[in-house]
Amino acid sequence: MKPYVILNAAMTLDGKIVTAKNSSNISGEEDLKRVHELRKNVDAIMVGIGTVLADDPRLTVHKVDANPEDNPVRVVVDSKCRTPIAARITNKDAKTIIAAANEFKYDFLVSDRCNVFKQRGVEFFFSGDTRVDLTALMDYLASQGIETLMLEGGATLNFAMIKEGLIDEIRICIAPKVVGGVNAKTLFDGEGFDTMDEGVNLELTDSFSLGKDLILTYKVLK
Ligand SMILES: NC(=O)c1ccc[n+]([C@@H]2O[C@H](COP(=O)([O-])OP(=O)(O)OC[C@H]3O[C@@H](n4cnc5c(N)ncnc54)[C@H](O)[C@@H]3O)[C@@H](O)[C@H]2O)c1
Ligand SMILES: Nc1nc(=O)c(N)c(NC[C@H](O)[C@H](O)[C@H](O)COP(=O)(O)O)[nH]1
Repeated sequence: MKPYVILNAAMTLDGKIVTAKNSSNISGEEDLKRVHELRKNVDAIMVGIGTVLADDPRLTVHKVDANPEDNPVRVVVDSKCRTPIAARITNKDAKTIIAAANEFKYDFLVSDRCNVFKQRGVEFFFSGDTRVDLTALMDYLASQGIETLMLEGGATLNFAMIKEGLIDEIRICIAPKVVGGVNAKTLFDGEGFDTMDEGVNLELTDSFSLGKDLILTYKVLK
């Protein structure tokens, strides 16, 4: 059992989702509104710990009209429980689940940091030995009533999710900009596939201009 997973991201024409110096204002205003409408319409939103550490995102609906109950459940894939106490995703604006790996479970559960998170109502899910088992996580989220999940990056988690066959749909904003840089993260990093034959095939289902940006929607072929 798993939620329907939509990967949403913004990239430059050269496929970069952030520069090597961590500059990432890519989407135009219209696209950010589209993203927040999507946030409003899903049950959960998930990011990797790399994104939390780089951006300190809120992962709430705050760029379009919304009520507090419109906020999706926030999920952080954080094997080693590195989420900082000050991270905005641990505030009370929405429910938050930190998904971590079993190796770090016992040290974390007795830590002061864990107590602070618990007082804020943050929940934990442990799976995998040293790295979160993403399939087990999807199964758990589905068991919690999460039917739709928006994956909002970053580069490492995106690749792990698509490699595991867990992404159903991809919505990409392509900004009319080029930044280059061998160290700038792309839409899918990770270890990559060795051959084109192993690559994941997609079917383009929609494309339209939005302000200066281009939006492409793909179905992931399984
Ligand atoms: N432009 C966009 O749409 C967009 C969206 C989100 C993030 N970003 C950018 O992406 C960057 C972060 O990307 P990133 O690749 O460094 O980090 P990430 O957010 O992809 O998090 C990766 C981390 O998740 C953890 N993890 C736990 N279990 C895992 C598993 N099974 N598979 C893979 N990872 C697992 C690991 O610690 C790993 O290092 C930030 O700079 C952020 O600004 C851009
Ligand atoms: N769609 C999109 N366009 C961008 O230009 C960009 N940089 C992101 N990046 C997504 C990433 O997850 C950010 O961390 C959150 O968008 C932070 O913002 P919030 O406080 O959660 O609204 N996403």
